[in-house]
Amino acid sequence: MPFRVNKLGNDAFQAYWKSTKMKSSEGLKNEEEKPWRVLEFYSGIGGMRYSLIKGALNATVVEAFDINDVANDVYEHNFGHRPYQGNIQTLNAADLDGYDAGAWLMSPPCQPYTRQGLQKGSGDARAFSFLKILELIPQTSRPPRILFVENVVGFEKSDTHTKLIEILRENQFVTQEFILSPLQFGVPYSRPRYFCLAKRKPLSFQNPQFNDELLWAPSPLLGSDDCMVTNEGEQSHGGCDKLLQVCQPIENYLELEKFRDEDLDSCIANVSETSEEIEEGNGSVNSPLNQFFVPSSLVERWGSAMDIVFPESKRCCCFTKSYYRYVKGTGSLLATVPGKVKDKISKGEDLRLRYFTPREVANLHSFPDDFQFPHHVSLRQRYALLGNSLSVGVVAPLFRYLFTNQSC
Ligand SMILES: C[S@@+](CC[C@H](N)C(=O)[O-])C[C@H]1O[C@@H](n2cnc3c(N)ncnc32)[C@H](O)[C@@H]1O
Repeated sequence: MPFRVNKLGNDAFQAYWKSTKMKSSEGLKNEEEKPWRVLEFYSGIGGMRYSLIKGALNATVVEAFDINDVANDVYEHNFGHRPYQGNIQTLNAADLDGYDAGAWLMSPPCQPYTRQGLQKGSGDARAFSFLKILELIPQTSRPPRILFVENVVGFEKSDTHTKLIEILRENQFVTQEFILSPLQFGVPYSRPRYFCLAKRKPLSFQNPQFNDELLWAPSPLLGSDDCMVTNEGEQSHGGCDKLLQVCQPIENYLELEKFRDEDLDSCIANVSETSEEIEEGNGSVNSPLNQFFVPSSLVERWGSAMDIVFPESKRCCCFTKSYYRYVKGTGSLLATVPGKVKDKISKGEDLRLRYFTPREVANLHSFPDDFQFPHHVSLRQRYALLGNSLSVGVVAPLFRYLFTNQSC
């Protein structure tokens, strides 16, 4: 079956940009000035760097840092630069001064703050490196002037957050915080995340009235009453419906050929047969597609707990790093029969459920079409790395807001 990489994810993003009041020239104003020198901590597969590119910012990543060698392989494969491979906790103020970087971007581990975890916050060893970097800020002779932090929802209630804000205040930063999801930017993907934007005085935000606030809508980024500017959480006020209207359907983000062009009757007639074939073939090397189908034993056992979406759907759930290892609560599964037939289907297995491919998850994260994994990275590793990454479609506009009208 042919593979088709769909470019509409990007088109949706372009449409979003056109609809904003921010002209692209504003973001590029400093082009003749020196580029921002950026440090990308916890670089993973480079979501932050892709967001700088997508935001067309005049910025250079002078160093990236990550402890995971497979993530670093992927980063190197795409950017031609291997991140510093080691524990961020071992960095000292002199190391950081050596980079002379004006902007620090950070997406530290989220496990200390997730609902599924123990929520130990700063007491969790995985928070130590982030706390250490924050504590280094006053010790550097050239502290950053711009700082950006991404994490899971829940971080904003943690003791690490309290510490972050305390250190930023003590070091003359002003902050604006957001909880935003790709759904608010026209992408049919629910992945709400916490973001802290910080600027050291005398730098300031375009909309200072939002200083010290936690915002759930991207309006300040756009300065607008744009119809896409809606809080994902406003479901009771019809906000969610409004969002879904402006979202592209999931099919625009799919790479595998769909079944929608087939004759519907033959499609129904074939589903049971196909399910059995899939069950037999799942995981085998006979067809590269088989590995993406969900075995019927799993559908039988977990079907009621699965988040099932159709190509026509305008929303899917957050893909976590455990997607493909577990089916419950790790991300949506795609029914490959057309939505129109679904009412005629009584058995879950007849929906011919499949996993989204890594490329499709990357599309929903608004990664560029030329993003690739090196061949040696396994399927599970690909999902894990993507699950840990971020939505470029959300972070790029945040960067534009953060960096715009600021000379480095
Ligand atoms: C939430 S992910 C960030 C992913 C990244 N933003 C991306 O786009 O892929 C956290 C990353 O931090 C790395 N990491 C965690 N603790 C670290 C430490 N102490 N030192 C260096 N890297 C660390 C992990 O390997 C992981 O890639």
